[in-house]
Amino acid sequence: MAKETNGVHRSKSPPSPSPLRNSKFFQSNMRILVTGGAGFIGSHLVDRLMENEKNEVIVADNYFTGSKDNLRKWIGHPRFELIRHDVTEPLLVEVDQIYHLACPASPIFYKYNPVKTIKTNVIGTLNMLGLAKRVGARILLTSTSEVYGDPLEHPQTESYWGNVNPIGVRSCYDEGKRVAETLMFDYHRQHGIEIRIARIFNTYGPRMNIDDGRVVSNFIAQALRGEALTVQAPGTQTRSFCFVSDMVDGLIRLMEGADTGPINIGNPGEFTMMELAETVKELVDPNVEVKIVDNTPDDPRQRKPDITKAKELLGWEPKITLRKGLPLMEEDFRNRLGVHRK
Ligand SMILES: O=c1ccn([C@@H]2O[C@H](COP(=O)(O)OP(=O)(O)O[C@H]3OC[C@@H](O)[C@H](O)[C@H]3O)[C@@H](O)[C@H]2O)c(=O)[nH]1
Repeated sequence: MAKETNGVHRSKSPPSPSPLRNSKFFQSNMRILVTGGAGFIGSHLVDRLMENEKNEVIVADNYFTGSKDNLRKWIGHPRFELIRHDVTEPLLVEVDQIYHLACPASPIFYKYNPVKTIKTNVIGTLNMLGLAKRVGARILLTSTSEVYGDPLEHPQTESYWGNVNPIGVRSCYDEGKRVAETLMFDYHRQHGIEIRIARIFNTYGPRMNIDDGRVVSNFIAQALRGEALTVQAPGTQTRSFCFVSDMVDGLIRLMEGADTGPINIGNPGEFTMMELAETVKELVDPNVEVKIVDNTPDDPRQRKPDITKAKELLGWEPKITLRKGLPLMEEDFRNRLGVHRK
């Protein structure tokens, strides 16, 4: 049966859940797979999903940037399972929903092995779509604001097609995620898979790797170690930073809602990197220096989400401002670095 979703023609109805789900072993629980669930956003998502006693959560992670430590409170819990698995290999598990987060997200990590990054985005997403098709699961892809490239429209709406270099050093990630979005819509139109796509803007919060390389974690770790904050030139480039609890709330609303997306999930508060450095300095250590260092030529100059769609379709908007979120992250970094308040 043909269906219209968001103006997109879907030629088939969604596949029915596997017969196993209707068998005598059927449980009323919702079984949810989270790929990349040992990572920064993934583990916060798992915490929220586990709060609901109807949910069983299976995490698949290869621990490239994620860590078992992020999930330690759930290991051994009867509603929780953890699998060491790389999504570039097929995975067969009976689930109702798939949150597909697996992919390194920090530029220094995704550029480290670009061929692996694009395999993760393309083969990994194909594998997860194959699983969704086989078991009739709904699948949510965490895409990225990087699909807009170095945007010529500001702020970015979902209808903007982007300004992306197909042969640059970021392409393994931004073009990889663009192909992942294409695959999602092709499976939706051709096979009737129920899809959701979130375009995640820069996110920060507790549990980011201390040496993650992204700007908020770098500045907080540098300020706590008494090192100069490294603002990459020119320092006037902008980003919009979303606190992780707001992000997780947006992802769950998108999964539970009726719209396929893509939907921008991010905080529209926009800051230059120099402003961010000054804010971290003021909050963490006013004596620390700020220095300008070299940048890579591929760095997008501006980024800010238009979140009209998220507000209207999901009833979602972020609640935590940068000034409220930074101290929460600082506290976590202090504990992990063993740097106590004077
Ligand atoms: O130490 C640093 C690190 C970074 N920066 C600057 O901070 C800005 C943000 O850089 P980050 O490395 O944190 O993140 P980017 O915005 O480049 O990429 C991110 O975009 C959105 C997500 O999908 C991903 O998490 C990631 O790809 C850039 O302008 C960068 O030049 C610094 O000024 N100093």
